[in-house]
Amino acid sequence: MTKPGPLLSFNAVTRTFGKVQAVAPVDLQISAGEFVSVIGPSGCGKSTLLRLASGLDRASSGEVVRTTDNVGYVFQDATLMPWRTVRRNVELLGELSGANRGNVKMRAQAALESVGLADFGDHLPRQLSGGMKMRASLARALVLEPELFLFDEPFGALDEITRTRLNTQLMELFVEHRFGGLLITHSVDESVFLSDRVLVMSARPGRIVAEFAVPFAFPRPPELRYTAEFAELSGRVAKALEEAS
Ligand SMILES: Nc1ncnc2c1ncn2[C@@H]1O[C@H](COP(=O)(O)OP(=O)(O)OP(=O)(O)O)[C@@H](O)[C@H]1O
Repeated sequence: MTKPGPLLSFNAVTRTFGKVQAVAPVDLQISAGEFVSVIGPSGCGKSTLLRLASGLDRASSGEVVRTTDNVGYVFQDATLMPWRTVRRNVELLGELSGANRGNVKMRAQAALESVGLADFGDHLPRQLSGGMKMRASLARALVLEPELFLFDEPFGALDEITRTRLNTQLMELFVEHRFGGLLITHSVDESVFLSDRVLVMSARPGRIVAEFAVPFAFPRPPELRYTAEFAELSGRVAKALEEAS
């Protein structure tokens, strides 16, 4: 059950590794059903921020508060088990959660359909393209119906066309499931297309130096990318990113 208040809050959070300060004090909040992207130069502490959000890492000072334990995590690498079929991979987290087997099977089937992989359930991961593997990884996380979804550069290794298509698919999943989302990305285009808000981080130690509200209503058509309004906002984000680097 979600308690009232933001799904995720960072209150003056820092993270230091030995002498290296990775994250300077960061404040951020994500509400239920809100999608937020963090964009910043390489090595500025973005992945550290996500690990802190997930509970895999602890803040050196300040506090991270999550009001849900139902968190989905998608990494840049799809991390599928090569010997399990796509369906069995998608069922994995549901199985581990101890949920009823019939229920997990049903949810896995629904998740496969949501990401357009219903016909590939019996394939092995090696038979899938990079984009399809990433869709399988998304489906695996969807089985737990997360309230908060953390994405660490999930499309960074994909070609531009596949990436754009998966952005549309992720946006549709967001509209369907309305989870809270925190996306780490290097792509201005992706951050603006997917988010309610885009946060720009500075070079290390990472701080949030700019914030942009994205006014476009969901669901967003792929052609939104070709509009003057989209280009104008993307230009402002890109400029902030350049100044932050
Ligand atoms: N476990 C760790 N031990 C020591 N240093 C670390 C550790 N994790 C991260 N760092 C350092 O903290 C800084 C931020 O790393 P992080 O991976 O969060 O950056 P990033 O913004 O995600 O980078 P990129 O965009 O290149 O993926 C880096 O200088 C990194 O070397």
